[in-house]
Amino acid sequence: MGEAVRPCPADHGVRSLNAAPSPERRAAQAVDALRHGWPLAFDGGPTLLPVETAIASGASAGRMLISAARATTLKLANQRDAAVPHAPVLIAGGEDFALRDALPIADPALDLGNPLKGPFKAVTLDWEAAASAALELARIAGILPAFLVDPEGAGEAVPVAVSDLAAYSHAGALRIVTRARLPVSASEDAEIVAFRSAADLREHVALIIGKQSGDRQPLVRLHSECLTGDILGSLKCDCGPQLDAALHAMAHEARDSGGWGVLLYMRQEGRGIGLINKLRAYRLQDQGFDTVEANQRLGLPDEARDFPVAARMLELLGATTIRLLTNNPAKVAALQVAGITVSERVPHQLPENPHNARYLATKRDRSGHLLL
Ligand SMILES: Nc1nc2c(ncn2[C@@H]2O[C@H](COP(=O)(O)OP(=O)(O)OP(=O)(O)O)[C@@H](O)[C@H]2O)c(=O)[nH]1
Ligand SMILES: [Zn+2]
Repeated sequence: MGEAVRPCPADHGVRSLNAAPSPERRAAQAVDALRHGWPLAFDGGPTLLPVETAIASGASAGRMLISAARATTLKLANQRDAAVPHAPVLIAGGEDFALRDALPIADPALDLGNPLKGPFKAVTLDWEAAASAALELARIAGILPAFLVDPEGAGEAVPVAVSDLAAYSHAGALRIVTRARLPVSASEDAEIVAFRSAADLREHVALIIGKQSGDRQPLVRLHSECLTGDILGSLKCDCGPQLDAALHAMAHEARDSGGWGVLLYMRQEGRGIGLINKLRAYRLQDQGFDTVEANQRLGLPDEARDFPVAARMLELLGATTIRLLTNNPAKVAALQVAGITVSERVPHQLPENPHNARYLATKRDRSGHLLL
């Protein structure tokens, strides 16, 4: 049954009182700081105050760090070709940016109500690694990727280094913490397995349906959290019906042919941009942008999920050769790169409705999904 349940090492990410904090601890504190609105002090670099959440309401700065996509939308002078929409760009204006004026610069979903901005210009960024790390930390924290740079009046900053980021997403740190029988409506013969890692506080789960067997390749569904679709029955996407159909397909195998299935429920809402940013993307979709454009316009990647974490979960469950329910070849490729053998891709297309037709067309036409 895979690796036995055992607790995380008690000292993970913690060092003796006199030693410097570990990278895991600093990365976790940096994400926490952004969510709380506290500034980050980059080792050998600037202090960055997150525009969306900052609590230092009187703060101001001469420069702002934003995404290339946002800089392009703001029609900035000197702006390089924005090949990577979520790449960092440093901007300056005629006068300092006060925090309240910075939010409409940061949030494209507010553009319709705030048409007049600028003029701004892009200025030389000679701390690109720290800038990229800051935007990535913003994505992980689920906030807008925008910062005041070396602000006045920002309060005490939380120290972080570019190299700390790798510790945060280290899939090897994931552990099974507990498991329990969980009869569900699709199958009474199911068990839930819960995972944790030291730095990333998101708790992923797997649902195993049927009897695990080394002789049979499991039917696996890698499902990413979608609060709107999974819980509220949103018609804008296909997540809810896909989740339901996956559980029933696994239950069917278990019941009729002695097979088994694994549903990975990954807490990577909005393909890794978080619930709030996904809802901002929905606002942009209501203004006419498609899924990919909406994410890019926010300065966020259109695919930001951490597939090595999913592979690690499968490895811990002892399911390293699988049949994968998906229409997305990139998912298959990402799992294979992370060490999972996908012996078969099992199509997982559900009927469309008028609200998700464009979303599904974008998946097919722009994201390479194999949909009919
Ligand atoms: N950013 C963003 N995320 C979305 C949107 N609609 C759905 N999602 C997220 O997309 C994820 C669903 O993806 P999945 O169904 O697991 O996978 P997929 O890559 O579409 O491929 P399949 O396996 O074929 O379904 C969930 O995390 C949803 O929250 C959207 O408009 N914008
Ligand atoms: Zn969804």
